[in-house]
Amino acid sequence: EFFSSTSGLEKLFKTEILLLEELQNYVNEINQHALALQSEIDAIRMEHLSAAENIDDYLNNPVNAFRLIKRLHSDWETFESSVSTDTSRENFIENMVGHKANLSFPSQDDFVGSAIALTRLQQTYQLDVAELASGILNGVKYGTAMSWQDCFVLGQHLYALRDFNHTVPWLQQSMQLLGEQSYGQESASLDFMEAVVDYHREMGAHETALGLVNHVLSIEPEHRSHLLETRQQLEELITDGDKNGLLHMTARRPGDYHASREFKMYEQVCRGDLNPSPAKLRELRCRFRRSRLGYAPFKLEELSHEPLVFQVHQVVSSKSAEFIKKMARPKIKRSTVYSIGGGGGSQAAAFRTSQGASFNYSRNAATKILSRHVGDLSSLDMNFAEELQVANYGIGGHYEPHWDSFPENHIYDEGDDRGNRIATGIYYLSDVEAGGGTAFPFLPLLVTPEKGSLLFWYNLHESGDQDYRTKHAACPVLQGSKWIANVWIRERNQHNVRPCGLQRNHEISVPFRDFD
Ligand SMILES: O=C(O)CCC(=O)C(=O)O
Ligand SMILES: [Fe+2]
Repeated sequence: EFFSSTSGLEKLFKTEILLLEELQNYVNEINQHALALQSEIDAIRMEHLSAAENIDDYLNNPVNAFRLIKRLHSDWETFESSVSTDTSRENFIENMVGHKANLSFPSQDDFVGSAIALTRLQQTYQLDVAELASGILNGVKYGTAMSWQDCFVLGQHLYALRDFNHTVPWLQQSMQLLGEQSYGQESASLDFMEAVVDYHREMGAHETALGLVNHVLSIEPEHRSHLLETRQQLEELITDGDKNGLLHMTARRPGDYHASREFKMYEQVCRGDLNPSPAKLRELRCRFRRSRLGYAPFKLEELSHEPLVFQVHQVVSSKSAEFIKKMARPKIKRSTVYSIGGGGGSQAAAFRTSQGASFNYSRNAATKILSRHVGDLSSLDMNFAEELQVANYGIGGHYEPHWDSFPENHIYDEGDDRGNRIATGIYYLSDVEAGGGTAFPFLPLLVTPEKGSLLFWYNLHESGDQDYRTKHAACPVLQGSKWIANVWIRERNQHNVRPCGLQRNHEISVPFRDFD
């Protein structure tokens, strides 16, 4: 699987470089062949040109007569055999078979995943389709522009996925771009647009269909007079407010998490539209925190007091961050989540698209130091922490809102007596150019990934109950590649640092358990 991480995409890029080389070889070979044949054609044409001045004179010359006969007798055979023995085509096809067996290619799942990732970005960051198609993200031009064909294939794909709400703007964009092409007014293009009108009629996107009909009619009014009837039908449907069609049948079902208030808040936090109140912000401080490891003091920035969330800056050097990524790169696989429902175990899920791998802290000096810094900064005992989990998110990669702590009815793996996840540490191993923040919808807090910093929070109340306010998420990455290393600290052995509360003090967070 390639779409869920940047390092996966790097493999695909290498594939494309090699394929391009192969195709270039083929084109060079056929060009050479064509050039050789062209010079033969040119020579005979020259001969004919001089012959045309006086055909009789030409043919009465014995040398010319011989040459004509010789050409037709043997030269044409040579040309034919040169065409029939040309192996460039077979070579290309054969080499492609080898490439398909040996190189990385995206699967259908990758194709679907990348299309869905695009619509997720569109939705979360409220991106304009026309801007997105022209390679602009939030006003900054990052990518190359999409062609009308790109937009069409994406629209077609979203149609197949029954995501009609996203299909319409992409087809619309495709038709708009096609109309701007030099061949956009040719008959074949207009035929194509007519076919797209039918798609829209089926979906019930009457306004868009009407726009297209009018466009086609404005170019070829006589040839396309059959569209006059279509136009009238569409106008009637629009005045009647007709709500038939696929678009209207797929209105979100009640109980759909993606339509909930909580999810909307999460999206708002991701794009920076929902922030902590000024009163809360006023209480927060940035302070120096002495390090017991003999380094200069760290800058500790408080992000929330209740529950406690802080970010410590410049904890790991760029060199160690690069080292950890290099170590993880060959090992990472699509991240899984504990499956609720049947079977137990872990599985890949659409709500978590990233790739990860786990490492024992004792593995090397770099992993050891990650553990020591979290232990030092939180004063928590790291002996019962879970393995370090390194993760990479590609474009559109995200992890929807969740708690890191396990619910009350959680069944721990056999022999796991380390208790619940009392706290989480996240090392950011990269900066992210746009998007990709860590969002706490209830605080409502957005943490910007900053390479080398450590984000830390407690998942549990002192009573050991889950603090439901700590629900958090990884916002989709809009531009860049996000790398993190997760640290999950368990309850066992923490009584000195965090004595348990006798009173259950979790009422304050209970309203956030079943937030709708
Ligand atoms: O990537 C992030 O910002 C958050 C990741 C996270 O919450 C997790 O892996 O549990
Ligand atoms: Fe998490």
